[in-house]
Amino acid sequence: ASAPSSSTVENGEPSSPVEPSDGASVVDVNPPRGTRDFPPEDMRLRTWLFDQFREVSRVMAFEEVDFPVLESEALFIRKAGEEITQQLYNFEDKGGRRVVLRPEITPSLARLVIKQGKSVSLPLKWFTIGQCWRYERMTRGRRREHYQWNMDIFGMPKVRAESELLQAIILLFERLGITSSDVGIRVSSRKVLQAVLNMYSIPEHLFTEVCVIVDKLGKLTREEIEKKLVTIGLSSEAVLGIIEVLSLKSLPKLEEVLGSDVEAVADLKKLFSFAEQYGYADWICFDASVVRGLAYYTGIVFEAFDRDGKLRAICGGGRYDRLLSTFGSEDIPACGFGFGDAVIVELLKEKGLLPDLSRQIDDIVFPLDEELEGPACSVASSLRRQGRSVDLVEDKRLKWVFKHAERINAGRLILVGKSEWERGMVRVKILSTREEFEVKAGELQ
Ligand SMILES: CC(=O)Nc1cnc2ccccc2c1
Repeated sequence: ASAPSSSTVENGEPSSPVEPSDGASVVDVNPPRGTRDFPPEDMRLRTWLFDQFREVSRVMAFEEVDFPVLESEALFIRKAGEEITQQLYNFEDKGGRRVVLRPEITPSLARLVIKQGKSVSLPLKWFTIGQCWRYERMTRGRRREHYQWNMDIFGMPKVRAESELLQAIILLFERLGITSSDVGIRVSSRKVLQAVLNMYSIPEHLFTEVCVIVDKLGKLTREEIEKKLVTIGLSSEAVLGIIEVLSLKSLPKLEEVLGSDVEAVADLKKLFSFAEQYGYADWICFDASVVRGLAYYTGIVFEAFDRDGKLRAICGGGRYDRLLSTFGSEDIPACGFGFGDAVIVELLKEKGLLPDLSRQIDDIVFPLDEELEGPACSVASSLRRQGRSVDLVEDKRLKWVFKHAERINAGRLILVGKSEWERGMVRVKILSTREEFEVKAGELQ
């Protein structure tokens, strides 16, 4: 047998290929490290989840868009030290171009908005569900890909866009049977941090880096955060001031500290009043520690969390009013969120909310002997053309067919037998009631 290939070792799950008699070894049947296959049962769950994403996007009047998973690396080169840009799945293609498997979708959205330029009327509301990639070193057994539902609004300034996106997230949770006692959404604004940095006259250019560092609150210890902040040049009193304000969870308290004319306070008060009107106020709470880890957020930011505190953030997003100018274009105010396919499934499992998604087939058509295979094809074809899902089964014993019918939850078993066919009839068995009767083949529906 050939020595295990590097990919087998790379996989981290040394798969011993099956040894056929001639000694050749079969290809490693596992997918590349950190990636998943979707066999039928898993694919049914994924399709069900994505259908919920689509249904919410429809009622929110968003239009679907799509992009290549492959993008120019330049779209994601940012200097703020984000994890996502330090784990780019990047490479040089055969034309010598620097490309990536995209780690997120927002930059592609921005690229298309710029490309569409004047031909799009604002505000525009776009959504997509797409696979995103990251390349982590061997050390962590974490996934290298996941699917994300993205909803973004361009050209809607102020908190109206944020309040629309929050409704979308909450509609999704409600569709899945999740309640506001299972999940909450922490809401804050990066303008809170901006106000604090101003109070300590910290230069603007440090803003993004500070955000990326303080986003690690809860993941890194307080000392590590303080050390990183001091390293980029913040005074220890500024560091203490930042950490103190970021621990606030009451909007009135924030107003006391920052004053009422600070934009952050005005935005948040408006957002919470809209929330009352939408009827989802009990889902959201102010929490100044929310900054999110992406460099380009400029205003309101939010993330959904399980109130038991067992899981990572379920989804997150925020306002990014200055992203387009980083690509050399006119800025358009924008706001969006990403909703991954992994944590939500863990939450549904926790809450016993995974739906029963077994196969459902309308009819099995089965010729009772070989010479009736032709007629069975015509019966199956006429049912399929009426839109019924039909499994045409042949070369099997009747006993197997009954087991199969149970396995795939078939509604009916249509038996094509010689004597019936000669009278232009077929035998129909309703599998739930065991009822059995003959039907004219031409009138079967
Ligand atoms: C829980 C999970 O699968 N997270 C995940 C997996 N793959 C990614 C790939 C790119 C960016 C973020 C990612 C996040």
